[in-house]
Amino acid sequence: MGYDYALVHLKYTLPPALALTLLFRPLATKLDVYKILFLITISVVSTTPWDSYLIRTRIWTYPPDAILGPTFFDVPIEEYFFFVIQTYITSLVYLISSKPTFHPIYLQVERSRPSHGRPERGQNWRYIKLAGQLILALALRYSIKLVRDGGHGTYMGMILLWAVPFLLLLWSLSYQFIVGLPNSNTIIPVLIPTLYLWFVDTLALQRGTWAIESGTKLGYQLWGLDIEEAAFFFLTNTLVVWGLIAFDNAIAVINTFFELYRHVPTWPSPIMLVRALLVPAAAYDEDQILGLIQAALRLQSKSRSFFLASGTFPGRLRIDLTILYSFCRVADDLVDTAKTPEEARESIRKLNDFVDLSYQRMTRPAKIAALQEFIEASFPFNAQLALLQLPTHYLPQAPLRDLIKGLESDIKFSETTKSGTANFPIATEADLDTYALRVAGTVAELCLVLVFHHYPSSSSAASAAAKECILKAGRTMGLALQCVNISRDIAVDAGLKRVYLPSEWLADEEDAVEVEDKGIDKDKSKGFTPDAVIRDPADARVEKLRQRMLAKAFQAYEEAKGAIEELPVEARAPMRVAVESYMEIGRVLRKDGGKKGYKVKAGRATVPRGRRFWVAWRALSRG
Ligand SMILES: CC(C)=CCC/C(C)=C/CC/C(C)=C/CC/C(C)=C/[C@@H]1[C@@H](COP(=O)(O)OP(=O)(O)O)[C@]1(C)CC/C=C(\C)CC/C=C(\C)CCC=C(C)C
Repeated sequence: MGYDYALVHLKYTLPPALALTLLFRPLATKLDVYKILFLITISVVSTTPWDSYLIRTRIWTYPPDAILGPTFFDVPIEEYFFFVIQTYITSLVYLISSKPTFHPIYLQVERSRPSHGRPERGQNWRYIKLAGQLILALALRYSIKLVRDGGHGTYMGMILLWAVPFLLLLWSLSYQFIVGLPNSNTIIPVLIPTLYLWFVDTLALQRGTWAIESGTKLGYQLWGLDIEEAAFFFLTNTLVVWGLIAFDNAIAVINTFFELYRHVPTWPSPIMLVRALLVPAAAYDEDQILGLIQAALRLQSKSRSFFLASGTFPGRLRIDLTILYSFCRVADDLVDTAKTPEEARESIRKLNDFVDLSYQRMTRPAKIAALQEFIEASFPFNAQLALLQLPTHYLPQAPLRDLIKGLESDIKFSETTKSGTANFPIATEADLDTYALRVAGTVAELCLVLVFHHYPSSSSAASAAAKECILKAGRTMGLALQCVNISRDIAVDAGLKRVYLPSEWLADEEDAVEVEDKGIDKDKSKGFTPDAVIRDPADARVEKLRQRMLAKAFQAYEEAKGAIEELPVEARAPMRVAVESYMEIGRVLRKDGGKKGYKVKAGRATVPRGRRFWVAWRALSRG
């Protein structure tokens, strides 16, 4: 009996496992835990007979004075622990690095011929799949030869003979994801643990904790490590990562195609996962994927805060929030980028017609057909899928109508009053509240309805009254975010001839300057109006009003934030991330008095990347 092997774990495998656990804990979902357990079970079950054979045939040995003693099927318990801990470490590296990935957009329809009007994606998949299969089949043939020939190639042959069939299976099922996912999801999670385990293995071999018989190895070395050992760790880590990729591929199919999978269980059975992988890529709903790609790109390019937060929402809720963002963005842009007020009004009319049609009583297939026809005839091509995908069958009508009313009020800025002067519709604080509740309170309500839809019974919010309280707090939080948005964009909005600071607040500043500077600065004491803000958004009084707007934002935030803790547990921490990431913009503007400490991009204050991650991390860890 000895402690050498146990000490390898204590010194080299447990510390990184522990560090990764601490890092991953706040990000982990129930599905992630399921994935890890699934992978560990497969790795223990598949490795045991193979390892046992290697030990019994003395290709691989352990000196009795290096291990604790107990064995199962001749495999020491420390070795079982290695199967578990290696799979665990590699899984965590993969899960952490793939957290931001939005998997549905990596599904690709495979067509045998080009389809009219569609981007030519995925034409070469058949050849890519076959090329991979061919390479792996050749590797398999070579491994059989090595084992048959015996002698020096035996251990390498045994490694390949064991690993390649699994790789072939995983490749055949998930080649789209293995090739298409970013390197951070594929190459990095294989390389990091492989390099580390090569280092650990070199130490263990040098110390004699385990040994490879010289007659059954090729004798080649890679940085002082037997080539078989290098191959073993590379292949086993590839197996773990490809296994997880296949899992994510299956989940992406299940989550993306609502028509095929009405209900998504928390823990899909292995049979369900395999069936999902067997859905032919030619049968994928192309518009569904294209709409999600557009929505994800919109989110990524237009909102750093919500993009970061979106990665923390699970499964279909993430998909629906991304779709909702895309709809809101498109609707806002249709109005904002219109060349004339008439064009903007026309967009508002069409958006209202879209809502009318979406809530008309008719069968779902008839409604989808009618909506498709109407949307194609009324909206620009790149806006169409954002409207078509909005899940109006489980979203309420009222907040959508109010949101459109809120967007409509922006048009008033480009109109003139009866006396021919510019129009500033936000005259009082009550006007500001109405506006903010319409453009942002409604968005909050829609987000929360999606949360309740996807997690109907897993919260203390099950009763209608409790839900109503949460919705009310949500609307208040929307108002808080909108006030931050206004404080951030004063100069940008002034450039568009818009002033969201209530005119009555401006008048308050005019009075204050009159009292302070009486007789000193005549020019300043004259009417501080929205026009003056447009002329000089850098006026010191604007900064004072920015702080007043931020004070209002934080008051609403304090009032509403407690309700987040009443949400279903799956949405609680992600919702904190969404809210905190946006409120952080308000914090930098507040703390620094609008001067330094934040980056300005396109005239807007943004929170530096590191700080955003830190905020998200804290928000996730709080629960
Ligand atoms: C995580 C995730 C994907 C969330 C999606 C959130 C979502 C659907 C946002 C829609 C944003 C949007 C384009 C709305 C159109 C109207 C508008 C412009 C509203 C302002 C957003 C500003 O976003 P951004 O800075 O990107 O836009 P501009 O560049 O200024 O054009 C708003 C500030 C509103 C955002 C409000 C919310 C997302 C509501 C937040 C509150 C909750 C989610 C509820 C919290 C829960 C409780 C219980 C308190």
